[in-house]
Amino acid sequence: MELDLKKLILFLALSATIVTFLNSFYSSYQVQKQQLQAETLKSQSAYAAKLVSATDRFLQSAQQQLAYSAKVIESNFDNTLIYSQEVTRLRLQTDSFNSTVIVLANGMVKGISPKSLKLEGKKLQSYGALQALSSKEPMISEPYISAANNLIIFISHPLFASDGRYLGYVGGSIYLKHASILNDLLQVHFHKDGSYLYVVDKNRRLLYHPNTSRIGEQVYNNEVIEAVLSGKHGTQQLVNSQNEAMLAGYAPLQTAPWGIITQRPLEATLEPLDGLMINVLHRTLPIGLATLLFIWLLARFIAHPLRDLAQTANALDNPSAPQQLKVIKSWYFESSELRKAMLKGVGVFQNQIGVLRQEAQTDPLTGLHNRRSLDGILEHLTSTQTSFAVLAIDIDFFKHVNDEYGHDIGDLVLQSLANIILDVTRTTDFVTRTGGEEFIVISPNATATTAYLLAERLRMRISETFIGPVGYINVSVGIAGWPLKQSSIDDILRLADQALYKAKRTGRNRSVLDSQYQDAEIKKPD
Ligand SMILES: Nc1nc2c(ncn2[C@@H]2O[C@H](COP(=O)(O)OP(=O)(O)OP(=O)(O)O)[C@@H](O)[C@H]2O)c(=O)[nH]1
Repeated sequence: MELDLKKLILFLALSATIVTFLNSFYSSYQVQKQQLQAETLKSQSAYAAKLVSATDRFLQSAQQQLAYSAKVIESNFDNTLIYSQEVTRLRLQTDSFNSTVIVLANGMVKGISPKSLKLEGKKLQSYGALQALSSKEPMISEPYISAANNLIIFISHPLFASDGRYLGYVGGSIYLKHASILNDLLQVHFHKDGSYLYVVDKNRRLLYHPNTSRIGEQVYNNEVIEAVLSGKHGTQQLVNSQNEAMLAGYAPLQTAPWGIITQRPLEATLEPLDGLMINVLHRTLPIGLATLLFIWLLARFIAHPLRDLAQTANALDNPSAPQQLKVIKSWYFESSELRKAMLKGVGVFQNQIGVLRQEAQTDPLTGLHNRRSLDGILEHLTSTQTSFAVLAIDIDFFKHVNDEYGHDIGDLVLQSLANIILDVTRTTDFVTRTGGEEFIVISPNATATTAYLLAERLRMRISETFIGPVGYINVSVGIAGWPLKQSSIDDILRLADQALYKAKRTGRNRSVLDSQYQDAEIKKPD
């Protein structure tokens, strides 16, 4: 397949359009992706902050409830009935704790709810209980396994007598692996798309995780956990323990050395991207197709004048070439300049052809038609069935002229003779010099009479004309006519030659009509 301008323009425009389209499609994909990621990170961070604030509020309220209870117990410390009442009220009314307990300074349980735990009157040896006894301060324990074999955190408030004596503490436990207010608080935010949150304490131990079997597990080498435990809040993209890319937000608690991390899988975040990109495609495709159509039309429009110019350039010798060039719609600068240049060129070219054609058909010495031209004329006349007479004219004793005056003067005589013949004949007659000192005149539509009269008129004028320095010259003329029994061109020329030969033989300086070329009016001279 040969490339043409239209295809080239199409190819160029098409590749530019496709590259631009792919580029904008890719950029739009990247921008959307970044935006989705940034938005998710922002919302994860906001989630973490919100949960931190809710959990802080819960822990503060649990501590306040214990502080209030502590006051009630302190002021009624001698009334043993109050212990049982207060632990039950604390557990059932506040809903903050899974179990509540009052422990004396010697570690003995004085009241517990629910009673089913059966720890009344026993000494608590668990980590949280011992910590509460030794610190004598309001505290939130680290997670530990309780006496009833539950993973718990323990929140406690000390009891003091009015004289400042330490009496023990009141405390509540929150179960980490079972249903608890803390679980309820955090579970609300668990999403079906794979988003989840978890809570760690300062020992990197999981206090909350949607996968309850992991609660209590210590997690090391996790950048987000390290960041949140160092008191920072923020966002991060990371790969979790399941090798899943995650977008995380994190924030530390105020009330306890804990941190909350919320995270969403990157895959779930980018899920809407496919839909978005299909949307972009739907929106850009019609404009893209319209652009292509426009380019195709424009390519045709640009290529059209050049194609027409190229076609015309293939046949510049055609006489209609200038006309064809003029009607080509060269609507832009380059094509119009090209057309102008071609018009100029075709003029010069056709002139040149004309000159060459004329030269090829002209006798250089006299400017008359030559033998080649004679053949063309005779072909034209015979093909159009136009009758004509042939006058073969030959100078008498021309050799003497040449011998006596030289060849150049001889040439001058030939030129003068050509002028005389042109002067005597009509414009419709064809005057040719076929070679040497012989001339042939073709007279279309001539009868034998008119041809003979023309020959005589020519002969007379020539013999009367003084041609310096030679003086006077004579000619002999042989005349033949066509159509003559459908003779061929060669036959007619031969008959004219024979008539000329006869004129020479019979004394020269005369016109002789071919014996077969006669018409009614002519009286053949003797
Ligand atoms: N100057 C000149 N002479 C030419 C040219 N062509 C032919 N001739 C001469 O014309 C002469 C023709 O001579 P011939 O054919 O013998 O005839 P003629 O002397 O004219 O005698 P007849 O025709 O028998 O009357 C020769 O001398 C040629 O050299 C030409 O182009 N220029």
